[in-house]
Amino acid sequence: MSAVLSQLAEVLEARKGADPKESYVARLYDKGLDAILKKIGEEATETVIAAKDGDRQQIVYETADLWFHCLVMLMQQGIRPEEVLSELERRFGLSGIAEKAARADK
Ligand SMILES: N=c1c2ncn([C@@H]3O[C@H](COP(=O)(O)OP(=O)(O)OP(=O)(O)O)[C@@H](O)[C@H]3O)c2ncn1[C@@H]1O[C@H](COP(=O)(O)O)[C@@H](O)[C@H]1O
Repeated sequence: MSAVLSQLAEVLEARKGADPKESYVARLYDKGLDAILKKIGEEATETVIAAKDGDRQQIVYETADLWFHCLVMLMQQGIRPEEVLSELERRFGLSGIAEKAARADK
C-alpha cells in the first residue's frame, strides 16, 4: 500500500517537468492549485454519492480518484505521502491499539 503511494509519488514528481499536452498530471500542475482543489471537491462529491448509492465497485473507483487527486495536491505542495502515513501511524500508536495487537500476536 505505502509502496504504491511512494512509487506513484515518484511519477507525480517527474510529471512536474512533463509536457501538459502529453500528461494529465502535468496539465493539472499547469492549471494550478485551484484546478487541483476543484478536482478534489468533485471526486469527494462523487465518492459520497457512490457510498449513498451503496455501489461497492463505484465506491472503490471514486475513492481511488479522490486519493489520487489528494496525492497530486500533496506533491504540488511539496509534501510526500509518507508524511501523511507517518501522521496516521502516530495516531494509531497513540490509540494503543497497535500495542494491544502486537501483544495478542505473541
Ligand atoms: N492514477 C491515476 C489517475 N486516477 C485518475 N486519473 C484521471 O483523473 C481524471 C478523473 O476525472 P473525471 O472522473 O472527472 O474524468 P474526466 O472528465 O476525464 O476529468 P477532467 O478531464 O474533466 O479533469 C481522469 O482523467 C483520469 O484519467 C488518473 N490519471 C493518472 N493516474 C496515474 O498518474 C500517472 C501519471 O499520469 P499522466 O500524467 O497522465 O501520465 C499514471 O501513470 C497513472 O498511474
